[in-house]
Amino acid sequence: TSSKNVGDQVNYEITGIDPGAGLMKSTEKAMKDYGLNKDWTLKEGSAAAMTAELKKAYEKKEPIIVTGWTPHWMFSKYDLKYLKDPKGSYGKGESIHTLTKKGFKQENPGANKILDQFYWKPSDMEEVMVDVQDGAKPENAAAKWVKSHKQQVSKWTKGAQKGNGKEVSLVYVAWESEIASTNVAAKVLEQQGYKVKLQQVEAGPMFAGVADGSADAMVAAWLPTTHKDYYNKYKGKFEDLGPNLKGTKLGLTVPKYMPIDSIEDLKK
Ligand SMILES: C[SH](C)CC(=O)O
Repeated sequence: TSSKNVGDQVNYEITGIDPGAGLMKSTEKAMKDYGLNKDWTLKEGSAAAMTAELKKAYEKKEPIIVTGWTPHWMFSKYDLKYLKDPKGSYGKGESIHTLTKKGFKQENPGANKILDQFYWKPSDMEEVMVDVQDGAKPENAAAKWVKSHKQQVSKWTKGAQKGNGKEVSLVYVAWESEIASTNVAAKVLEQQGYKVKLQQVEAGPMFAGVADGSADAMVAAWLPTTHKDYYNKYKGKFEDLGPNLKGTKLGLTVPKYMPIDSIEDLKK
């Protein structure tokens, strides 16, 4: 690495994702907390564009700082590290919750039960994410995972009435983690006879859709910190079925070949 400081090496840019993501709000908070917001800029884009830039830099062993999260295939594909966050700007470990529209339990008890019982580990989700990253269509990667985890899936469908073609609409944002979880939930619902409609939207419309009932459910609420603004905005207008995954993490992420370890190291 050159003698220039890390800011100069990356043009004082952090490569982010879609502007509506909670991770972007947490990163803006971190940039203020660590006094970076004068010199540094947080580049908006998409989750896919961020991982494409990470790939390009990583293959050339060039410096890059991205907004990262766990579970994500990038940590198994590349040798990456989170920058330490001594001020706790990104909050503690979180869970991903399943939210449904009001009245879903009465309207569609079987699908509600399956979504309520849907629960898996970060390593389960990463299995699906890696397959999708390696080129599998999300619905096929989901089908493969469901097929090879019959035991676990039977716990999700236990006691749930069949769908008999009843419709279920799920909304999600194109984050690699939510593409995986939403497609697995959809596959299990379909196998139980439900007709599932998937809608990919931005983060704001995802919460708005469940809150106004135009969508039945989402499996993508990162709580208590990352989506707290959305959660509080629509409080009372959705049902929170609790975590479908525990042990997530978010923060500034860099290749291990970079000689920095903390967000503090970004200060000039
Ligand atoms: C990008 S994380 C999957 C979720 C979020 O930051 O809103």
